[in-house]
Amino acid sequence: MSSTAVVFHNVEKRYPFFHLDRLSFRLETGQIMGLVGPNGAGKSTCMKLLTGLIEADAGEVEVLGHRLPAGQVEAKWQIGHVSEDMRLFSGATLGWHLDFVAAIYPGWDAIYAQHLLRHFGLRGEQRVKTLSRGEHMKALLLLALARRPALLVLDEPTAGLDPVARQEVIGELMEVVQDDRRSILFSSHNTLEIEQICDQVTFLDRGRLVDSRDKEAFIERWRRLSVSLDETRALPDLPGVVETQRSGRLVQLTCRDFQPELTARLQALGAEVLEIQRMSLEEIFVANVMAKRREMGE
Ligand SMILES: Nc1ncnc2c1ncn2[C@@H]1O[C@H](COP(=O)(O)OP(=O)(O)OP(=O)(O)O)[C@@H](O)[C@H]1O
Repeated sequence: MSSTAVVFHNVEKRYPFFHLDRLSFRLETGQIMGLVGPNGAGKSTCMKLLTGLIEADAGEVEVLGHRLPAGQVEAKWQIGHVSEDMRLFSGATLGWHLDFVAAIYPGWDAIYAQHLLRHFGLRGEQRVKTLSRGEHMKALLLLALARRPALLVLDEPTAGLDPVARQEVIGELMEVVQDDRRSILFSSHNTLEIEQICDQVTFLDRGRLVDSRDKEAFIERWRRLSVSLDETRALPDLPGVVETQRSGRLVQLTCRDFQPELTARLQALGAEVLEIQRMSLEEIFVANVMAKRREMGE
């Protein structure tokens, strides 16, 4: 088995108003990766590329050791893909869907399916067209999870779920990766959720990679410093600092690659360092995207 679940290498996809620009990242087996980006960043496009729904214009997409598109049939058997726009047969019951999917996929786990049915508060006898939006999403997740796929590709799986249901789903996903042969690629606009469950995080913006690394590495590298400095004194460009905001004597510095030496450097410039704070993943995401846009002159 490949030790890497997903490899994107210089992947490009063009639409009339969008360009996925030489995107490269890797998802290691046994890990949960959060894909985070503003609307239209290209998250769903990435997911469609690696589930074989669309083909790259250039670059390499490898999933579970299979190069796409040549190996997409083998890869697809081992991928569970869920996205909000997927539809079930509205007139059929959920139980009918369970039987239908069980008949196709040899890895179907009927005991686990029954557990999920109870856990998600769903009923096999209920017709799909009568499910609420959140119940529909839980049904899609159930059908994907009970196949026990090696790779789950979940496009905003918690959108539309209430906070309790969201925690139930997150709990199930964390269970999935207890088996270290399984991996999850997960997109969400909820960075708290990403912070809670993901091992790796990839930030996208306008079809470009902003950053991709271990969640802990993001949290370790980024800091926000509050500094007091005489208003007449200027600050030079400082290593790792991506944003400076001044308001009177108070200066706030956002730092991408914080090194303790920065404190001594600021003191030598006459500044008093008042506070050094860790940043939430949401703050890191916003600062990272804005810094990248500035670097690109946008
Ligand atoms: N089939 C298509 N034809 C033309 N443009 C497309 C097509 N599919 C996607 N796009 C464009 O590609 C861009 C990226 O879309 P994508 O759905 O990947 O974004 P996303 O990051 O998932 O966004 P959101 O968070 O809003 O769901 C968008 O600007 C979208 O309009």
